[in-house]
Amino acid sequence: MAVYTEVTDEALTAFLERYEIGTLLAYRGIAEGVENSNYALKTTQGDFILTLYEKRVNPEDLPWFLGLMEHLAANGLTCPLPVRAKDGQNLNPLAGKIAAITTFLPGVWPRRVGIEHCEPLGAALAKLHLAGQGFAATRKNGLGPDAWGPLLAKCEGADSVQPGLAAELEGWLGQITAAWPKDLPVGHIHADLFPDNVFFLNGEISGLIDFYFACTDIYAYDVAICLNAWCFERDFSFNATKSRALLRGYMAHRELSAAEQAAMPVLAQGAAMRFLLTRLYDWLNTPAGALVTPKDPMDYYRRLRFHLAAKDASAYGL
Ligand SMILES: Nc1ncnc2c1ncn2[C@@H]1O[C@H](COP(=O)(O)OP(=O)(O)O)[C@@H](O)[C@H]1O
Ligand SMILES: N[C@@H](CCOP(=O)(O)O)C(=O)O
Repeated sequence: MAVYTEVTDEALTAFLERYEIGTLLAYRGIAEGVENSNYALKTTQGDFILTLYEKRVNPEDLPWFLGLMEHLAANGLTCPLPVRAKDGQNLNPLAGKIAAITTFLPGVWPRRVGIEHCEPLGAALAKLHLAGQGFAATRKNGLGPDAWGPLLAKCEGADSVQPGLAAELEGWLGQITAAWPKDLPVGHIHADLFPDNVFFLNGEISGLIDFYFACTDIYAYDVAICLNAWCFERDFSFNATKSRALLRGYMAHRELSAAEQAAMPVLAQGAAMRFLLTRLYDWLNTPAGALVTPKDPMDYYRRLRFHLAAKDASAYGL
């Protein structure tokens, strides 16, 4: 579960006095999620989400994340809207952490991704990219290609997961970073738009959440992240029908240029490498008995092997 920081009634009641969102009726920790502590709040004015930021979030980045969410919401994207306190601040201290309150979004994320989810997801991703244009501040991707080598170096004991894994990843990493595209269109990307960050209601997307890996990077890389997260089956086979639906949804709102399409295999390799490495690091460094069960890095090893074997963009239905 992801409640790393406990919040007492007294501390929360005092915290809420900073805001004009009514008085507290109930709150509960949310078990889902990996990175931060989340609580569902019910006040006399409705439902809200309280987030306390934990280890992987750099506090200096928080104003950028919340500013981007405000900008996206103002430009028609349904995402959590940070609530400002009476003094105008949207970040405030709570239980020794920095915390924010955002609006609650109705809907549920798809536990089993179907083809019917993929086209709306692609469309929502393109709308996010378009809505982000005009948000002037930028944020470098802290988990981009230049971070992968140092992260792999910190994955001590990788060979205990699979013999020879460290050397194999090092070889692929060199190959992927050498081929990484340099001139593709960039803008603000979500960078973690997995099914658990996309809510659906009555067959339609009701909101996108979790912007805490968002950054300024290659748009098509965000597409490649989604191909990884949405288009593989449980047996790790790639579902080209899902991929075509996702790309169709995306390109209905933002065309992918010939160069973006041609780069899709290497972008998908990089996306698989990024999630493989963060999962591997967590797998090797999460103490037994911790609150969160680390995700299996080898799920992304299998995806990576698929992308390494992809001859060209036709592997994705392009
Ligand atoms: N704005 C929101 N509206 C409704 N539920 C939310 C909202 N934000 C977070 N949640 C709930 O909290 C869970 C974890 O949120 P998430 O942002 O993915 O956490 P983490 O950053 O720790 O991975 C989600 O799966 C969802 O159940
Ligand atoms: N999507 C990442 C983990 C990050 O978790 P989230 O709950 O913040 O989406 C993965 O699957 O490795």
